[in-house]
Amino acid sequence: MKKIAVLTSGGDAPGMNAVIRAVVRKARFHNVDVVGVYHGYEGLYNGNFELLDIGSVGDIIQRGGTKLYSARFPEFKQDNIQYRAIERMKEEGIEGLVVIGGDGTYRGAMQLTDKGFPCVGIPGTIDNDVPGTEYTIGFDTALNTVVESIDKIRDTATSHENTFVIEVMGRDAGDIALWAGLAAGAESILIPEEAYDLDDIVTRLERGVARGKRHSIIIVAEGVMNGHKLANLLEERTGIKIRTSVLGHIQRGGSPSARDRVLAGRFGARAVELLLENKGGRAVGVKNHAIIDYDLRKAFETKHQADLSLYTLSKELSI
Ligand SMILES: Nc1ncnc2c1ncn2[C@@H]1O[C@H](COP(=O)(O)OP(=O)(O)O)[C@@H](O)[C@H]1O
Ligand SMILES: O=P(O)(O)OC[C@H]1O[C@](O)(COP(=O)(O)O)[C@@H](O)[C@@H]1O
Ligand SMILES: [Mg+2]
Repeated sequence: MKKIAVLTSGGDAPGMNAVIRAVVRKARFHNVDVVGVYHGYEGLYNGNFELLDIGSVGDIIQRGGTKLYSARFPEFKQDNIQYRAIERMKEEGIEGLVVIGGDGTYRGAMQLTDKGFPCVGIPGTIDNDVPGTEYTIGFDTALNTVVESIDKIRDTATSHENTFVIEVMGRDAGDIALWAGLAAGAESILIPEEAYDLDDIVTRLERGVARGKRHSIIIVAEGVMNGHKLANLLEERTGIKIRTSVLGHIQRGGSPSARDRVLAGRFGARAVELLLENKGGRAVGVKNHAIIDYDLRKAFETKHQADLSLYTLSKELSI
C-alpha cells in the first residue's frame, strides 16, 4: 500500500488531532502517503482531499477538535454514494482508509470494506461507548473536564449550602456520569443503563442534610432526563431549593489529556500497521493496557457495557 486516507466523523473528541498526527507520521515512517479527508464521509463523497505531509500535522497534538472537521452525513448509508466515494479514492490512488469516530462511523467503514475497499476504525468519542475497547479517544479528557467543573461547582455549593443537579453528556451511555460521579464524590448518579429510584435519591439527600452536609451533588446523564426536570422532581419531593448546571459542549472541547494523547499515538500507529498488513475491516482498541484489534462489526453488532461495578461502588461510598 503506497497511499492511504484518514477522516474523522460523528461527534468530535479531544485527541482526534493526535490520532491524525500519529496516522500521518507512522505512515510516512513507512514511506506511505496520507490524504486527509475533510468533513467525514461527506468529504469522501465530494473528494474534499488534501495530501498531509509530516509538517502539516505539527502543532496539533495538544489541540482539541479535529483539524479535518467532522460531519454527520446520513446519505452515506446509500450504496451509490458509497461506490462514488470509493471511486473518488481510487482516482487519487488511495488504497486504504482509517476512520476515527463511533459506531455510526464504523458502520460506514464496514460498508466500504464489504464493497472491496479496506478500512480500519479508531474509536473516537467522549461517550466511551464503542463495544470491543475499554476506552475511546476523548473520554479521559472529557471526564477530567467534568470533574474539574464539578469541583468548582462544589466550592460554591459548600459556601452556600446548596444542592446541585449536574447534567453531563451521554445519550445512551452512562460512562461519563459514572466515572465523574465516582471521581467527584456525587451523592447520586443517574445513568441510562440503570433504572433510577427517586426515593433512594431523596433519602440520600435528606440523610446528608440531617448529618450537616454543606452540599449535595447529583449527576444525571442527558440520556436519562434533562437536569432541570430532575431538579424540579426533587424540589417537589423535598422542598429543598435545587440548582441545575448543564455542562453541555464544554465537555467535548479542550486540550487532550496525556492519557488520550498516548492512546491516540498507539491507536493511530496500529491502524496504519493493519492497513499495511492488508487487514481491512478491523477496529483497534485497548484491553488490559494492550492494543488489540477486532472485527469492525463487533463494534456495532454488540452493545457497549458500562462498568456497573462503579455504580454499586459509588452507592457504597456515598452513604
Ligand atoms: N448505517 C450506516 N451506513 C453507512 N454510514 C453510516 C451509517 N450510520 C452512520 N453512518 C455515517 O457515519 C456518520 C457518523 O455517525 P454518527 O452515528 O453520527 O456518529 P458516531 O460515529 O460518533 O457514532 C454518519 O453521519 C454517517 O455519515
Ligand atoms: O453536538 P450534538 O450534535 O448535539 O451531539 C451531542 C452528542 O454528541 C456526543 O457528545 C458524542 O456522541 P457521538 O460521538 O456518538 O457523536 C454525545 O455525548 C451527545 O449526546
Ligand atoms: Mg455514536
